[in-house]
Amino acid sequence: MFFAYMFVDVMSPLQELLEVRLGWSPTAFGNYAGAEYMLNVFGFLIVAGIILDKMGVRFTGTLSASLMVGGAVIKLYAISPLFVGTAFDGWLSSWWTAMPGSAKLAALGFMIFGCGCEMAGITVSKAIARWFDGKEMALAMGCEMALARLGVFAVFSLSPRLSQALGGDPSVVVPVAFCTVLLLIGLICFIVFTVMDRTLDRQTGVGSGETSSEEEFKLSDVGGLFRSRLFWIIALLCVLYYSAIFPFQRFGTNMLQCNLGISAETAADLLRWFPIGALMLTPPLGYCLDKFGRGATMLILGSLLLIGCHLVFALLLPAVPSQILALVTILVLGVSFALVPAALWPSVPKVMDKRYLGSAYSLIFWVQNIGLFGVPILFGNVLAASNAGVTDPMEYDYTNPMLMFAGFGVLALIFALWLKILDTRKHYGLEAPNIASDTAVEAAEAESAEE
Ligand SMILES: C[C@H](N)C(=O)N[C@@H](CCCCN)C(=O)O
Repeated sequence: MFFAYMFVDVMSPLQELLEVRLGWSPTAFGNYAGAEYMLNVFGFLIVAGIILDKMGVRFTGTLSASLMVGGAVIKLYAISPLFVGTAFDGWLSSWWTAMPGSAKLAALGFMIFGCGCEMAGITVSKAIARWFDGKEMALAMGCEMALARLGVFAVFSLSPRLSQALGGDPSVVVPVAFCTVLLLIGLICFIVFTVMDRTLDRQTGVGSGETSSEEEFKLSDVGGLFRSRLFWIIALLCVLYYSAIFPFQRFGTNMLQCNLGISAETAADLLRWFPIGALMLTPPLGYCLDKFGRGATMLILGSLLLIGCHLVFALLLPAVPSQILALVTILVLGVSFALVPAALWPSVPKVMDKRYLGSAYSLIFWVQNIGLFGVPILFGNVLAASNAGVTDPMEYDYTNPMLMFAGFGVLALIFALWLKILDTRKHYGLEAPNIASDTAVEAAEAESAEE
């Protein structure tokens, strides 16, 4: 996941270079960026969940890593001199001219990569839920997400430098090639893991439970999930929360520039503390969840912090353009970005049957991907409508789009409160620790002995 998250953002700091070298306008860049979620939204993620529940972690993990490498190679080819300027490029550029041929082909590669990346996300979640059942599950998921955040931080720092690594003219090819090689290394590592895991199964005679018969998955389970109120509460909380987070990461630099009148570099330097805060806090918060519980409360607190931060960006920062205020708000938003993911993902196995956990994760991701695909487009339109006639990209008024993010936070808060009320009434265990205490285990054992 570390390499995958690096690849996701490898071109984010190179937008200007792509415009100069390959003629990608901001619209072309936006279309390319949104392509990551497109095939997932049109159904791939649902299929991915079924494959995961039917075929198991080893097969799905290898398939997802292969898709990531395949998509990455297409994207690398699209921006390389092997493709740019060829007859194929000429033909691809000749229709829908707002998207140069290289942007179209790169978007196709990114779509395939996105299928692999999200498929890997649900595979990792299901694997951790299985391996750490009743143990430090939230800590394990927290560590995995922290690694992903480190990947974002690393690529934002490395990508601009790698683009200059060969001397001479800066190149977008070098950073993308570097991250493609990392993905290939990741695929090889996963294949080695599957071989070792299979060997261990054979030696111990214990199946990994990948597709054991007592846990057989049925297609009707997917329909059952769609009819589950709990599923929808979690999925809608997830899409609303993440729709105010990942698109913010994309637009945040320009929002800070406009409000503070600073350069893109200074704004990016402020914004990169956002994943760093989440990186440092997600594992300890996961550990606290494992030990002391309070998952639903963490979701409420995280949503409240999200609302507060976006209100500051919308209303206070334009009136008080202070870098310190911006930094403090970014750090608090980082706390929110640690609280909600640390509590949300480990909560899913508590309320969903293990048999269709892969499908549950994939359907939650699917609903979330619809938001991640649509919200940046909505955000861009709200920004444009609120700034009619403004041509200087340093002069945009971000009040309305940031209020929209705060609105998503309010809706997420409502779903978090609903979840807590349901948990209090129906005892799903969302507020309970993941690690059963010794006394609880002894009590359960005594109870079953009496039976
Ligand atoms: C974007 C992706 N679908 C997502 O939701 N990522 C989460 C982590 C999900 C848990 C993965 N094991 C994130 O917070 O980055």
